[in-house]
Amino acid sequence: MPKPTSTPLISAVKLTCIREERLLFDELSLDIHPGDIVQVEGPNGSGKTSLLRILSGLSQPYDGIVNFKNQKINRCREEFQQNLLYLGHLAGVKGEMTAEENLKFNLALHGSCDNNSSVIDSATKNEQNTLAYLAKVNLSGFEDSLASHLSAGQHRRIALSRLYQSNAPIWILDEPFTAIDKQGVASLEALFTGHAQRGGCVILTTHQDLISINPDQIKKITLDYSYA
Ligand SMILES: Nc1ncnc2c1ncn2[C@@H]1O[C@H](COP(=O)(O)OP(=O)(O)OP(=O)(O)O)[C@@H](O)[C@H]1O
Repeated sequence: MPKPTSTPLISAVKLTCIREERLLFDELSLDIHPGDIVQVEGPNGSGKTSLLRILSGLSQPYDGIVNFKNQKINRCREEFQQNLLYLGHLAGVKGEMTAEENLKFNLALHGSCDNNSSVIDSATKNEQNTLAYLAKVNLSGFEDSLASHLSAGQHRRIALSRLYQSNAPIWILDEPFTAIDKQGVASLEALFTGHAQRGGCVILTTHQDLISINPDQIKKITLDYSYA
C-alpha cells in the first residue's frame, strides 16, 4: 500500500461552489493520495456532481484551486487529462452503435492499457481486447446489440468498460453503480480496491454503502446543505 505521505494526486484547496445563488460548499479542502478511495455523499442536489466536475477540471469553482501533483490543473491540463478517467452520468455511450463498436470507439479515442500491443498486429489485438473487455463487464453475447436496445444496466456496463481499458491512475466516477446489479457492484468494488492497491485513486459518488471495501480504506466527504 503506498505511503500516505506521498504527493497527492489531487489536492483541492478551499473550493467554494455557488449554483443558482446557492452556496453548495465553502472552502472545501482535501488531499487525495495514491491508494485512496473517496466517497462523496449527500442528498440529491447537495453538490456531489458539481464537486466531481470541479475536481476533473470540467467546471470552474467560484473560488479555490485544484492541483494535480501540486501543480494547478490549468497549468498542466494535458498531463492531467492523460492521468484522469472521468465517467459522468451519461458517460458517452453512443446508442446508435453496437456494444462492440462503442468499445472500439473508446479504444480508438483513449487507447488501450495493453502496453505490449506493438508486438502483435494492433487491429487484431484491439479486436481481442474489445471482446475481453465486453466479457469483463458481462456483455458477452451482446457484442452486436445496439446500445440503445440494451437495458439501462447493460448500457451502463458499456460505459464502465472504460475502467478496464484505461491506464489513468485517477478515476472520478459519478454514480458508477446506477442500474448495476449486486454482482456487478461487487465486481466494481473489487476493481476499485485493486486499482487503489496499484497506486491509483478512486473518487466516486454513490447513494449506497460500499459493502466489500474495508471501511478504513474509504475517505468520506459529506455534502449536507449545511451552507444552504
Ligand atoms: N450548470 C449548472 N448551472 C446551474 N445550476 C446547476 C448546474 N449544475 C448543477 N446545478 C445546481 O446545483 C445543485 C447541485 O447539483 P449537483 O448535480 O451537483 O447535485 P448532486 O448532489 O450531484 O445531486 P444528485 O444526487 O441528484 O445527483 C442543484 O441544485 C443543481 O440544480
